[in-house]
Amino acid sequence: MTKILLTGSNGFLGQHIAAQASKIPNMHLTGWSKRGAIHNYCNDFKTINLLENDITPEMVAPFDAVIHTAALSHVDYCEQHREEAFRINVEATRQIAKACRQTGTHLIHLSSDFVFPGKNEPVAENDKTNPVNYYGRTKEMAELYVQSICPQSTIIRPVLIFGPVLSGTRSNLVLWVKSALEADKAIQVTSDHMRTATYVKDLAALCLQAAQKPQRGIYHACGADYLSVHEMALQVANVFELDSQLITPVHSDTFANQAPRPACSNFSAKKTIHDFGFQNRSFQKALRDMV
Ligand SMILES: NC(=O)C1=CN([C@@H]2O[C@H](COP(=O)(O)OP(=O)(O)OC[C@H]3O[C@@H](n4cnc5c(N)ncnc54)[C@H](OP(=O)(O)O)[C@@H]3O)[C@@H](O)[C@H]2O)C=CC1
Ligand SMILES: Cc1cn([C@H]2C[C@H](O)[C@@H](COP(=O)(O)OP(=O)(O)O[C@H]3O[C@@H](C)C(=O)[C@@H](O)[C@H]3O)O2)c(=O)[nH]c1=O
Repeated sequence: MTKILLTGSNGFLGQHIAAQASKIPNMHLTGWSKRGAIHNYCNDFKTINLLENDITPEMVAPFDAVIHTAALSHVDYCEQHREEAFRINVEATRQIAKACRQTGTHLIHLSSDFVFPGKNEPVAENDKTNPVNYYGRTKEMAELYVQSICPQSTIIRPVLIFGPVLSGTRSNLVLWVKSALEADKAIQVTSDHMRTATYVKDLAALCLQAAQKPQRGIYHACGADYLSVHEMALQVANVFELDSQLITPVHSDTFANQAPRPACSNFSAKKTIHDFGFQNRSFQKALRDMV
């Protein structure tokens, strides 16, 4: 029996990890989240507020692996609420890493492409980080704690995650574009942000793979295609047979008063495919899976 603790089990990624885990024999998944459970995929569930509750080794000891997805993931909110973002994204991660080291529990920590400043050339796992916003800084600080406190850990960096969600949770680019076009609403979409966006189901499978087959180090978990956000929106219109005329390409400067974003995240999943058999389908195949 593999016993897994999943933080952020209500979240966008967490709900997919829990749904997939519920179909794997001999796996027992305990979910932690801030709100009460919003689904029944976990075998056990506990409400934990990382702003208020410290994580101790006793809390982590029963588990073979911790998949730590919980985070303050709203980039603009983090920019304005730095203390809260630090407490959840950095301090709680430091406590979890310390607890995992003391108990010998394998830690799978979710980081982000936003640790990088963003360049058009392909980015490797060991390239120098240098975030452009506070959310990215918290993810960078958390990575540094995880690596120094618990060096056997797996750090996974996804890019702009997309896919289906349960109601009441974080939306994402594909759902946002789809619902706007379905409502005949015109939208402005940036053509200067380039991303290798990650399909949530592929990422969830990777996290569970990493929990069953521990590998130390940093892993990039991206999709197979490097596209502008505008190109992605056009593909959404195409696959869901919606009106692409409603989509206007704009420069990201159009969205004022927001935290800066890296212009480009050009990741390669080569190492992750090699070490974990990560299956990252193309953007179009992922969209077809959502139809
Ligand atoms: N979404 C994306 O595009 C990307 C995400 N990532 C990273 O991947 C991970 C998962 O992201 P995603 O699933 O999208 O994020 P979500 O925002 O959907 O989920 C975050 C989870 O963290 C929990 N959480 C937030 N604050 C607290 C708190 N104070 N105490 C306890 N739990 C808390 C939430 O709990 P509840 O729902 O119960 O309130 C929720 O379950 C994160 O680490 C994120 O930084 C990386 C790259 C891209
Ligand atoms: C709101 C809006 C966004 N966009 C673009 C900006 C951006 O490139 C893209 C997604 O914007 P969002 O604000 O949803 O997401 P954003 O905060 O940019 O996404 C990030 O989330 C965090 C958690 C991460 O770790 C990153 O990997 C990253 O994916 O859509 C538009 O083009 N038009 C719009 O009206």
